[in-house]
Amino acid sequence: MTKKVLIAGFTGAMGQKAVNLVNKMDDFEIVAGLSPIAKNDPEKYSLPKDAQIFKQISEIPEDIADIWIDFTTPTAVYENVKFALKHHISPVVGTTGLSDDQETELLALSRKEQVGGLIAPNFGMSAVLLMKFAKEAAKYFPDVEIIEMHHADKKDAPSGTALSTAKLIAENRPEHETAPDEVESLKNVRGGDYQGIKIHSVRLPGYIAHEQVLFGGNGEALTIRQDSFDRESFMSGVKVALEKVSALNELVIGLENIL
Ligand SMILES: NC(=O)C1=CN([C@@H]2O[C@H](COP(=O)(O)OP(=O)(O)OC[C@H]3O[C@@H](n4cnc5c(N)ncnc54)[C@H](OP(=O)(O)O)[C@@H]3O)[C@@H](O)[C@H]2O)C=CC1
Ligand SMILES: O=C(O)C1=N[C@H](C(=O)O)C[C@H](O)C1
Repeated sequence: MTKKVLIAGFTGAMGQKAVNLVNKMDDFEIVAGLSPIAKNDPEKYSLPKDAQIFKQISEIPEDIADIWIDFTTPTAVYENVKFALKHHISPVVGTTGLSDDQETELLALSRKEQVGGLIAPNFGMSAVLLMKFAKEAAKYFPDVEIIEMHHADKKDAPSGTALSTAKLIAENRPEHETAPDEVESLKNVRGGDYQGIKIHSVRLPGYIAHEQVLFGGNGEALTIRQDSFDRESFMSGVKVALEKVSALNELVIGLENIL
């Protein structure tokens, strides 16, 4: 049976990639889009001509869709996913910026409502592998810093991928001495700190999405790097998520957990 899809953030850089992907997939049909300033002109955004456009979630009818794709903003995503779960629409979420508490609440809601979904800070295979390799390397190299580099329009920092990488490293690295007190003669020059792991966020035109994890050891170093040169790189992960999400019975965090 054809799955009905709503795309939240369909006018954005990722939303438009998702529109093109779903338009090409058999058995999936875009029935609606959500975006606060979109014109009521589906074809302008490559949506099917009978797709409905909503400006806010309060306008959306209950049984509109089976799947909710979300590429919106850190400020909108929590309410969006809550709405989807409450209305038994399976969320496929790429939007970053959810806090740990928000993710925990959404997981509990998905269990209560018995609705599956996926939240993936990164749908790109190179980033999924980088996180896996970094987690493994952390067992042997506890001293580590992360540099993430993104386009200048990115609204959140650090990137969701960098934060997830830091969490995975923190889970796996052995106890070790933290660095001695440092003096910063320029405020914040040493970056953000997640459990002793420094994260540095770079925002520049020309970049898309890139991350380096630098491990330092005794007379040696290991650097793991991934680059997304084109947003198309995220679409194979979104496709897998669309194909698998209806079979999930709760919210899953991380693309690697459904591959
Ligand atoms: N998981 C992954 O693999 C990836 C995740 N991302 C994440 O996806 C998100 C979107 O990125 P990107 O497409 O570059 O951003 P854009 O700024 O290009 O797009 C944001 C979209 O969200 C819409 N929007 C803004 N406010 C709301 C709201 N309150 N409710 C619903 N929609 C809203 C905008 O609509 P309007 O134009 O009408 O304002 C626009 O369509 C970010 O969080 C980013 O980090 C990005 C790349 C890959
Ligand atoms: O905003 C982006 O562009 C991206 N956001 C995600 C993140 O915050 O990790 C994924 C990817 O890095 C692109």
